[in-house]
Amino acid sequence: MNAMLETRNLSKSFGLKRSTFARAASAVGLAKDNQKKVHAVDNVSLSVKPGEVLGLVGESGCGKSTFGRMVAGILPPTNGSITFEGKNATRASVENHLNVQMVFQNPYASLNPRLRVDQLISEAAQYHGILKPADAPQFVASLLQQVGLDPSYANRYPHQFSGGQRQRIAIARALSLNPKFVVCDEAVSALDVSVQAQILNLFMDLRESKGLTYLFISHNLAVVEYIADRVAIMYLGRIVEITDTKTIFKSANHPYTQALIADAPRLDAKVAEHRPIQGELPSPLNPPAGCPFHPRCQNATSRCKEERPALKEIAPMHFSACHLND
Ligand SMILES: Nc1ncnc2c1ncn2[C@@H]1O[C@H](COP(=O)(O)OP(=O)(O)OP(=O)(O)O)[C@@H](O)[C@H]1O
Repeated sequence: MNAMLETRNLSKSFGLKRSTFARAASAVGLAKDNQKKVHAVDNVSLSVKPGEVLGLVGESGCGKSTFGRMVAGILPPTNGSITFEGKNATRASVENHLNVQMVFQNPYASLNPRLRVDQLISEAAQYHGILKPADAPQFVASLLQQVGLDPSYANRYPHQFSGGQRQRIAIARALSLNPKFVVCDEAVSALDVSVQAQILNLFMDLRESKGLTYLFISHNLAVVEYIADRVAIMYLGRIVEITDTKTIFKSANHPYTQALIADAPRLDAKVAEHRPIQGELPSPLNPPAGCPFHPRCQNATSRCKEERPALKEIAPMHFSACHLND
């Protein structure tokens, strides 16, 4: 099946201000004029099929949000391309904005506290001319119902709602532009566990009823195991493993994926099975040579220290970037 969304060698680097760079450079032992860029996302090529949920997982700072923002057209890429339904979507355009919407982690920060719920949900659609002011009350009531909220809440302000309810309002706002693709960036991470399950179920219901496709960014493996069809594992801006969710959790190939899974707390596991991941994420200002995971990998060889492994197909539709497979 043709991809709905495809990225080719998508990259984003951030230049640092001189003073910021000087502090960061001395912290990681770099000469001041050696390297002045953070390669937050580095040559990521992947595709998402219509109706699919692709999970994007990795430790904090590995580049997940930067990738999601580029896909949603909020952040321009430094290099590479984005294709949406076969059309070039690398540069932000109104069409791409309508097709791809984003739901953020913190519904306390993402909703303007001075606007009422009806204004929050209807302003973008009115701005884009897809909603007439006279139709707004009915439009808002319908969206509130679709996200499991009482239409009578339309006149209230964000502070009058719980975290889960606010995230439902943020989802209604994203749906107001009738997107085909939704980027969820840690969309349940700030919520209580019981509320997380309700919001995840709402995402799944909306996938069915509206035929939505998702990029689901999360550092929480349990969440991704529940919701995703396929999982991409990101490390220092690169995809190191990608395959279907069952295979990732049953037979992960990359040592980083294996370490993430061993590190993840599981309700059903014995305490002894929990093995915290060794070491810290290296600074993206000064990434290690060779395989970026080699300083934390117990099986690293001399080749891993020198040569960067490519993402290779190690079994049908199972890709991993690890020299140990050769
Ligand atoms: N605007 C920016 N300017 C400079 N550096 C940035 C900027 N945005 C992100 N970065 C850097 O890019 C790298 C990737 O950040 P990003 O937020 O994409 O990671 P993440 O995996 O989403 O982490 P988190 O879950 O903590 O947000 C980090 O080193 C971060 O400090």
